[in-house]
Amino acid sequence: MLRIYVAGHRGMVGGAILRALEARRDAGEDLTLLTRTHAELDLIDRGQVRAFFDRERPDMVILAAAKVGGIMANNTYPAEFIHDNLMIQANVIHEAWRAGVTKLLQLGSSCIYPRMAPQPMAEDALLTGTLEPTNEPYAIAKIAGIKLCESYNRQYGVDYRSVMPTNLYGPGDNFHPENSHVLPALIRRFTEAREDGRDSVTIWGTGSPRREFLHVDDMAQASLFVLNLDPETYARETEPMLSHINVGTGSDISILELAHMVAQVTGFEGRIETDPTKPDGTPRKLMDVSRLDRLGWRASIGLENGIEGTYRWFLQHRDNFRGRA
Ligand SMILES: NC(=O)C1=CN([C@@H]2O[C@H](COP(=O)(O)OP(=O)(O)OC[C@H]3O[C@@H](n4cnc5c(N)ncnc54)[C@H](OP(=O)(O)O)[C@@H]3O)[C@@H](O)[C@H]2O)C=CC1
Ligand SMILES: C[C@H]1O[C@H](OP(=O)(O)OP(=O)(O)OC[C@H]2O[C@@H](n3cnc4c(=O)[nH]c(N)nc43)[C@H](O)[C@@H]2O)[C@@H](O)[C@@H](O)C1=O
Repeated sequence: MLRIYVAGHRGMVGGAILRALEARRDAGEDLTLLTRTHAELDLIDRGQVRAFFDRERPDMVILAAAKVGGIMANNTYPAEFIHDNLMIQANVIHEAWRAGVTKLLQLGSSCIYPRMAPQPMAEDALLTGTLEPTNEPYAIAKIAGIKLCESYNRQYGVDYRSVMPTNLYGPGDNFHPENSHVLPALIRRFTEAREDGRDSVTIWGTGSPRREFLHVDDMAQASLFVLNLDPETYARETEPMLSHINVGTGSDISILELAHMVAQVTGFEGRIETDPTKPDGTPRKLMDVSRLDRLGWRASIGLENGIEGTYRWFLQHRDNFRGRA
């Protein structure tokens, strides 16, 4: 029997990973899934994290808990984005190692790469240039997460892996009007504009930045795929540092194109305006996914289908959102 701790299971990604693991357990895999809410276990508190690992002794850890938000949240709360993420990663990775966990998977983010990295961004673009200022503190914390795993692998011979997702979306997303990422923000704004009979919707920035969007259920499958790779294969692909693997779809669109897509899905027929006083962030973020592709994993949920499903989820759940920062 395998005891797996999913940290952050009430978040969008942790929730999708938990659903995928539950499906495997229900299909006959001998899994015990361990979870704790933020209120039950604050991962910033080393003592609580140590007590949890001492008591529960998981065999494997999936770290999907983090302080997460879109461009505005990152820009407004940089102290929390660097502090919370450094602490969560250091506490979970160190205490997992201390409790004898030999296998761990943590989630980073495409913002680890330099702002002007050559596109598509390959894994070896890490630490080759200056980061995007709107999310530098978060990106530094995420880079530290990769380096924590690399260091524990090198010094202690454990198998701690890192996946770097592109921008994610899907059921369980954060639809907060200011603090969310662009896709949930636009689903909410266009829906409310249609319902209120407004004739225009304003999107932030110039609309020209390009982003790549991956559905969270694809991300959950990719995470389990990477976790299950045999150690020799993972080491071969991530040598010489036993480092990280990009996860994405391999194609991107402009924010203005995305806005038109969301308008169509939500039935908004008015004008779309831009607000260049709001930050654009990185001009383009497209992942080089050839490493994962070579290993045999590809995204399967198309963007339009994914947005339609997320829109349906939004309509069903909009009354009980958390107003998260
Ligand atoms: N969403 C995206 O577009 C992307 C996400 N990622 C990465 O994926 C991972 C998951 O992100 P996502 O699911 O979107 O984020 P969410 O905000 O949806 O989920 C994060 C979860 O972590 C929990 N959490 C935060 N702080 C603590 C803490 N101190 N102790 C315990 N639990 C805590 C949150 O609980 P609570 O809400 O109660 O605070 C929440 O359940 C993160 O590492 C993120 O960086 C990477 C690229 C893109
Ligand atoms: C996943 C990733 O998420 C963050 O980076 P980001 O990619 O810039 O994320 P975003 O989704 O917030 O914005 C994407 C683009 O979209 C534009 N945009 C238009 N209108 C809205 C809007 O209404 N809300 C938001 N949030 N953006 C909007 C916005 O101006 C930008 O040009 C990082 O901080 C970092 O944490 C990280 O890793």
